[in-house]
Amino acid sequence: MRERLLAAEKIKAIEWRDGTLHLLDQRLLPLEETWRTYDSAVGVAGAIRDMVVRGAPAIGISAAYGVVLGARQRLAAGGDWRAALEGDFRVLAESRPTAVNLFWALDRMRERLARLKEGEDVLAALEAEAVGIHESDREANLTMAQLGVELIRKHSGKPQALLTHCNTGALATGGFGTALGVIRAAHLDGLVERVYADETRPWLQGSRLTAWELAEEGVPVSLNVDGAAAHLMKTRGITWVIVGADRITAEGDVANKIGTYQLAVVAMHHGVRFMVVAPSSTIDMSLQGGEEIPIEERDGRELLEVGGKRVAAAVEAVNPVFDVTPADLIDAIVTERGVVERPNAAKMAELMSRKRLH
Ligand SMILES: CSC[C@@H](O)[C@@H](O)C(=O)COP(=O)(O)O
Repeated sequence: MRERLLAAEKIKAIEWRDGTLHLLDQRLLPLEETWRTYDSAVGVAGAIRDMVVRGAPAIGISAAYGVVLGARQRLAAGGDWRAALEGDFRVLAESRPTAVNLFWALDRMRERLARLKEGEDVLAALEAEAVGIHESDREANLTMAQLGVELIRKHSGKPQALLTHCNTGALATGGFGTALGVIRAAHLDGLVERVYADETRPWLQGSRLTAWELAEEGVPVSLNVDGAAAHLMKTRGITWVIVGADRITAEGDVANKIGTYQLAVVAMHHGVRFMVVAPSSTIDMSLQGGEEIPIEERDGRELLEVGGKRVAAAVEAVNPVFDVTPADLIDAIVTERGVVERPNAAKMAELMSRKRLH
């Protein structure tokens, strides 16, 4: 399966080439494929904040490369480069609040700095760490795809209707995708009859990105408005909702794109299974419950305007862009360390004590 998955890896959104970070501008997809180049940490932080790059793992990987770029700039400037680099860490950490992969990647880069030996090449060490973060995310995607497919097959070996939300594919990660990685692998294994992709208001990650990724690969996909999900579960024989995550707590509560929580409630009502797919870099064992997760609120204009033109009534808009699905609505959390069914604190702790499976 691994080889088939690797052969199917076509779309990329992050490239580290010649000491520079290249990001596919996801705001313009699928109509335009424009790559942007970054040579500073501040530039990368801006790209994360402005959604040039988005998706929890992709944000973490980009931030790691941002640290390398920051270090190069600060070393070249001379003086107290470590103090100046701390400023870069801060700017990167402030770019977006919810996806813990960002802070996980920054912590790893900081730890690598702390482990530098006398006379060691700082830039080479940081670059190797960032490339390692990128590579291990790619590997994690492959492992999760295989575990997720096994889980689907455990319940039924027939082609099935699946529903997903937001974008969790190659664009959101360093490789094959998290939830979308499972869906793509299930398609290769003949387990997908059709994928229903929620459009994912207001940024339309579902209609612009997920539908595009699946169509590029010949996976049968239908786009639906977010509000159609309950109706589709009732009428289209959907067996699984498969989503990603931006932060998972020690008790197994899951923050993901706004609308995920209501999907989980509706899925339980209809007897539809609910799978969360995320690398262990998304698990934040320092937080117990979902109420502790910082939820990003974005500008209300994202709801009030369409294409920069005001369409809504003259009211205030509330725009939380993530929500928290409680653990007791989740059938399984799939990570590269293994699968946790019906998550709770004890099972999450046991999972995190395991090694990665690859
Ligand atoms: C694979 S990341 C988790 C996703 O399900 C989703 O919440 C996501 O892509 C993050 O949202 P975004 O606001 O696009 O960065």
